Amino acid sequence: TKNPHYVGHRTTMVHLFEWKWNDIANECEKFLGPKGFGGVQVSPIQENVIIPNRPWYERYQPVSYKWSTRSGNEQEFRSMVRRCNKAGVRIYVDAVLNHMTGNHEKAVGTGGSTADPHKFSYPAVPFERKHFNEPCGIDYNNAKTVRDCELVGLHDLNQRLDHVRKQMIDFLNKAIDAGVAGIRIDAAKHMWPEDLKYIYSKLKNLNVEHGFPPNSRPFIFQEVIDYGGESISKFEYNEFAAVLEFKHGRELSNGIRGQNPLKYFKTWGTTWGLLPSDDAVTFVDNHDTQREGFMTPLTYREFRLYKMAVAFMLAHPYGHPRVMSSYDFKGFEQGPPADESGNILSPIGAEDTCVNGWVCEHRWRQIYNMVGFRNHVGKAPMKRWWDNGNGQVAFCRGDVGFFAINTENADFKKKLRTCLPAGTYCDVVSGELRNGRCTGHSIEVDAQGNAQIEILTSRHDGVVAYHTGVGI
Ligand SMILES: O=C(/C=C/c1ccc(O)c(O)c1)N[C@@H](Cc1ccc(O)cc1)C(=O)NCCCOc1c(-c2ccc(O)c(O)c2)oc2cc(O)cc(O)c2c1=O
Ligand SMILES: [Ca+2]
Repeated sequence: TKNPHYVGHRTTMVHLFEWKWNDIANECEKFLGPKGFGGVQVSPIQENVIIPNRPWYERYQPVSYKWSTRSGNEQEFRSMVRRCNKAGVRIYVDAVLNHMTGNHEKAVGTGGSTADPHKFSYPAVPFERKHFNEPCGIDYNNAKTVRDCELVGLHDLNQRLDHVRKQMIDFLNKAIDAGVAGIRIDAAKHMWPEDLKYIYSKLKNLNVEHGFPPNSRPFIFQEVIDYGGESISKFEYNEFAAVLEFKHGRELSNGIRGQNPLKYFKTWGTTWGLLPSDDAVTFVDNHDTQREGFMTPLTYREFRLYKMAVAFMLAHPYGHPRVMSSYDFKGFEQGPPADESGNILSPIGAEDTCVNGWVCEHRWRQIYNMVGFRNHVGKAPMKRWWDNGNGQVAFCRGDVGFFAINTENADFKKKLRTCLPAGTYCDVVSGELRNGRCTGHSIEVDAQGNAQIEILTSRHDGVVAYHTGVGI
């Protein structure tokens, strides 16, 4: 099975996109640990090329495997991993192995390394011409070109060569020794499954000094952008490692928007052509899809519907969920909030609030309390799915959790079986249980387990969630 190695009953990771290592360490101790987040996906740690105007995607053009980026240096990275593991929060690095940079005159990296891309020369690794594939154009209907040609002109490494494999294996094993729990494999679709499988087989077990059980294998999740219809299938990759399920965010956004009635999500999972649950890392939006103009998923910009989508993802048992945490970008290319010298600004201000143009979705109560819901219900199975034949849906998680959602422009008012024991329960979306009382809505469950469920269209949030950890 695929195991993220979360501590205790934790279940969910957050992508702290473009955060600095020191800020992540603070967030692990101050917020993520206490709120029950399981882990953090960090931005690429390897040195990247500096592109004028610092677009976000410059971090996906490596110049070397040195741990030196605008997020911090090696010492800061090591310190963050130690502090986060101590806080019960795992770290997953984002590895860019498919390629190096595109053609830039006088390429200089964030760690000061130079390269000559026109000559395929990256002396700081070292890589040279013979380590790269012959430049050619990708035809997404031709699997060999997708793997062996250049993705948007980025110089394509040949992972069949021993020298190339060694650089990547050493790079990943150093991160494992530093205490990371796993790796996101960027652009995995553009690398051969057998080469990836070989590289993964040479990775060390996780470092027991960071609290991992002996013989723990790194949790690897691969970016294979597959909505169907291309020559490459995500099912070529999910046998030997987990895969990011891109259909999840697109289909769920359609459902929550009402373009596809939510009642159809009764069979949400493999019957929809999704990966097997244990092989799938799920999300609503990611750093790239939130910027796309075409079939854009729900994002922080449509915040009421977005919170409903994230809540559904976290309430439903399918997959290993990942929550996105963004900065408010104006243009597609815009990089992270930074000062005039290009230093990234810290997301958390003096009064422990989110500042400087960061969005911090993971700090929204509706989202972090649903992480708590998922942690509480654990593996309890989905049962007693109810829908009104359209966009109003409710279901239980075992006898420990109950979730309801209203995507219609009509009030949701219904007496339903909640599967919960008799008693009073606080809605974790509109508030929480504090000092013995509910700060938001609450329900009374009778001896038969029934309660009057209401989600009025005038309400701040279109979802409610109750579990046996917030009973009075
Ligand atoms: O929009 C972008 C960057 C997108 C991007 C970056 C990292 C990701 O993990 C990702 O999924 C997308 N980049 C802009 C600007 C750009 C950057 C570099 C370049 O040589 C040319 C242009 C862009 O317009 N890119 C073209 C469309 C997006 O095409 C890219 C894809 C991509 C898109 C759709 C697919 O089905 C697919 O298999 C791969 O993956 C990347 C991975 C990278 O590691 C670096 C990249 O530059 C890219 C990447 O350009
Ligand atoms: Ca490739």
